[in-house]
Amino acid sequence: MSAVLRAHDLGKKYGKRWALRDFTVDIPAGHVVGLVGPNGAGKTTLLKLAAGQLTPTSGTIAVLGGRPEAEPAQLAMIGFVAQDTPVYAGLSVADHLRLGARLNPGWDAALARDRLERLGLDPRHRAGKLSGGQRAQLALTLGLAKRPDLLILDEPVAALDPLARREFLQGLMEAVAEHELSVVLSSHLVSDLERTCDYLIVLVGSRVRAAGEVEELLATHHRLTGPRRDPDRLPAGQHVVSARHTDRQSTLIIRTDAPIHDPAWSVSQVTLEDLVLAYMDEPAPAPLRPVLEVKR
Ligand SMILES: Nc1ncnc2c1ncn2[C@@H]1O[C@H](COP(=O)(O)OP(=O)(O)OP(=O)(O)O)[C@@H](O)[C@H]1O
Repeated sequence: MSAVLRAHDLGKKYGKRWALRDFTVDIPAGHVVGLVGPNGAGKTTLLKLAAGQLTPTSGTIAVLGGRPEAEPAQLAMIGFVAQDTPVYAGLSVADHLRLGARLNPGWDAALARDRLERLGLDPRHRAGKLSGGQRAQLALTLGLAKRPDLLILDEPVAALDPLARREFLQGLMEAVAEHELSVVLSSHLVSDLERTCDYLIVLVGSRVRAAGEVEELLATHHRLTGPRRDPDRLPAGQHVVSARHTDRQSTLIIRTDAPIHDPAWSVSQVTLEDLVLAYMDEPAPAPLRPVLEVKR
C-alpha cells in the first residue's frame, strides 16, 4: 500500500521565518495520525502543505502517492477541514450539502443525509445558528461525504466542550472504521489524540521531534528514576529526551531500543502525554533531524 504522507526535508518559509523545516516522514496508509505541538509549532502549515493549499519552500511532499497541489483528481482524494470549523454562517445545513454535491465529483449524498439525521441536525437550520459542536459535526460530515482517501482535520475539536469533543471523535472513529480512510488530525490536547490515533507526530518549533506508531513510541520510551546522575553519562543508545533533577535524585525520559540493565534505575512506563511533554521540553536537537522515524 502506498504511503499516505511521504515528506523529505520538507520546509515552508513565511518571509524570512521557517514555519516548518527538515520535515521527513513516511507514513503508510490506514493510520489515524495525530499531529501535536504547541502554538506556532507549524501544524497548520504542515496540514496545508498536505492539502495542497501551500507550496513547499524546500523539499518534497507526496500525499497518497501524488503531489498534493497537482490536479483535481488528486484533490478529490483529500478532504480538508480547516481550523475553526469552516462553514458558511448564512447558509442552511441543506445548502451546505447542495454546495458539497456541486463541488465534489465523488459526493456521497446518502452518507451526508444519514449522518446529519443521526446527529439530529435540521437541514433548514442556518449554520450560523448551530452550536460549536454542531458546526464541527457539519464540517466533518462535509469532509466525509466527499469520500476522500485521506481526511485532514486541523484542530477540529479545539472549541468544543468535553462531551462534544468525545462525540465528535467517536463519530470520526466510526467513520474511519466504516470507510477505511486515513486521517491526519492536529490537536493541542494529547488526551484527544490518545483516544483516536495510532500514529503520532510531535512538532515543536517548526521541527519534528518524534514520529512513529504510538505502540512503538510507547515501547521505546521509559522513565528512569534513581540517584542523581549526569544524563551525558548514560550508555550509548540511550537518548535522553528530558531530564529533571533534585539534589539527590534524577528523573529522565529516555528513548532506547535496548533493555535497561542498570540496577540503580527504577524503570517505569510512560504515557503518551509524558512522552509528548518530554519532547516539548527538549532543546532543539542537533543535527536537525527527526529523532525518531518510522521503522520498517
Ligand atoms: N500566513 C502567514 N504569514 C506569516 N507567518 C505565518 C503565516 N502562517 C503561519 N505563520 C507563522 O508560522 C509559524 C507556524 O504557524 P502554524 O499556524 O503552522 O502553527 P500551528 O502549530 O498550527 O499553531 P496553532 O496551534 O497556534 O494553530 C508561526 O510562527 C506563525 O506565526
